[in-house]
Amino acid sequence: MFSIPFVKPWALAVGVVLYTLTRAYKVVRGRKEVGYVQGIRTLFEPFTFLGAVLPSLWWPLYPGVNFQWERRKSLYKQFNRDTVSIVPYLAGSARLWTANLDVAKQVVAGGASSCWIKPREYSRALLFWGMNLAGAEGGELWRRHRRIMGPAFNNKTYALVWNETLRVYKDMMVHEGWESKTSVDIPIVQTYTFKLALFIIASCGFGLPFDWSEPPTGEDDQMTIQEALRVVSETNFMYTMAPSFVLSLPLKKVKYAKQAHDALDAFMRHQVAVRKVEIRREIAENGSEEISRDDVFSRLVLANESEAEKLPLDDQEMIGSTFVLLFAGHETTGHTLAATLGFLAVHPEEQDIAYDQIMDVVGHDRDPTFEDYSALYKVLAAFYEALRFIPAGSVMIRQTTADTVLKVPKDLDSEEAEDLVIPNGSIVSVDMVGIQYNPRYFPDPFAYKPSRWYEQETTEIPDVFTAFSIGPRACIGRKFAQVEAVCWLALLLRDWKVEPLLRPGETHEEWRERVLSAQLVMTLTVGPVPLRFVRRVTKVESVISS
Ligand code: HEM
Repeated sequence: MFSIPFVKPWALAVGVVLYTLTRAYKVVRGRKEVGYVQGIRTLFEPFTFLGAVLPSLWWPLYPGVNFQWERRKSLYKQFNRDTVSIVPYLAGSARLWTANLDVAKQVVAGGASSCWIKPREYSRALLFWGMNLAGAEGGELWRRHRRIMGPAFNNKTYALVWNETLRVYKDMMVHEGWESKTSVDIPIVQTYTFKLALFIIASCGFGLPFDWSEPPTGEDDQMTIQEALRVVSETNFMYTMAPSFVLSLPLKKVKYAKQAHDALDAFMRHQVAVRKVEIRREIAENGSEEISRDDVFSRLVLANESEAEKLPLDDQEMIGSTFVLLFAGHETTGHTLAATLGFLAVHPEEQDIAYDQIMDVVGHDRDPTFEDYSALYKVLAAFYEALRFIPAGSVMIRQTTADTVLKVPKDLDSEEAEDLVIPNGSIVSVDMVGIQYNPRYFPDPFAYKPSRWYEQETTEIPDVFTAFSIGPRACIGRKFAQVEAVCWLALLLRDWKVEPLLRPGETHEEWRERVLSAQLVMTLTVGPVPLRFVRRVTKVESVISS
């Protein structure tokens, strides 16, 4: 007969009955928490440990952790509304799931006094290293972190980002030996976009300007920080959600993950300790809060050491902030740059438009400067449109700390909103993929059209662009990422025509289907993008050769 060692059958029966009753109560309460809105009824909520490790079963039994991407064409149509619900039977919490911009604004754009907070339960991966700006629930805690980090993001920083991107691009050309090549095949373009993003955050974020041939390593020189970050972002979920015995299993993957965590931990602790000493010394020597370094991290340490800051961050919070800078400044930008090049490769007409603007604004005879940034708005638009297709920050989860009322449109076509009474503790997930594909805001949402963003030329922040979030809690690194992207794309597209690296017999359409798809790791990421760079012949060169 079936039995579990050391567990008495009656204890097992009591356990099963208790679990069933608890879950039944949760389902009843969950339906109330989502205002009885219709939606997915499933076994597991995707953002639980079980949900993440299980493969998707048939719909809707368990939609899988990647359902947001895979069901982007059908989810909201199925229920004829852009705010639906998820109620899980066996694991996880019920929630509203919205692709509506007005609902998103009510939930995420309220600032420090809002009753909507970031629930800690879902920020565990971010908070693992210590409290930080991105993981803070809200209220005073968030405001304090933002006050300390905010001043570090200024025009001086962005000019530094531009200049460093230029330096790293040139360094990359020399060290990769591409200067003399007419064509380069690149199996995974993320190898370069990730390295670029890491170098820019190392340099402008931490004041550590590395050479392309010399990637930064951890304290023991065992593993590069790039590799440590890659492994940490892939395994952070296991680290933060799995039962602790999993981490002591004698498995190669687990050991490697631990090595990466240790390397990153040592790197961050070292940075915090060294910089604090350095900045204290500079303040003492100068007798003022003027420091020589312009990088974000030094500015953060300075703000923290400032006489005016009554509530400075402690060491663990500094480590947490270091991780957030490294992670947020690296993974998101690296993936979006790879996706932008992928889309431009299969849309040569859009690539030509960007190239023509680069030629008009910069030409061939000089390097682009930070002053060119706004004039290169079509390059930025190509980046925005890739970000619309694959928004790296794909979901924003918020929980209400008070009974509240949400105004929610009744169906897909109507503007008319109904009042939804939501009890304290209810969760809303803002579906960034859903918003960015919602035909309410984007006609023809599955077409890659950078021209949607040309209004950017006159308005700095288009209302429907949510990829960096909206309101006072929007991404603090937005302009940092944009400046880096525009500079690097302008340099690259000026020198090279970007084409898809096709398999034998593959068409562009098949390549696009195969490559430009996404999956949720810690952020929503495009798969490996294989490209061919073909050197552009300048007009002057073509005249000379003819
Ligand atoms: C393409 C690049 C990027 C994208 C798509 C992106 C997206 C986002 C999104 C959607 C949020 C809001 C998350 C939420 O509220 O749940 C956010 C917040 C944040 N981002 Fe970014 N980000 C990018 C680049 C960067 C960079 C380069 C940095 C730093 C150098 C950065 C640092 C942060 C921080 C610290 C927060 C938390 C802000 C707060 O809670 O007040 N991000 N980002």
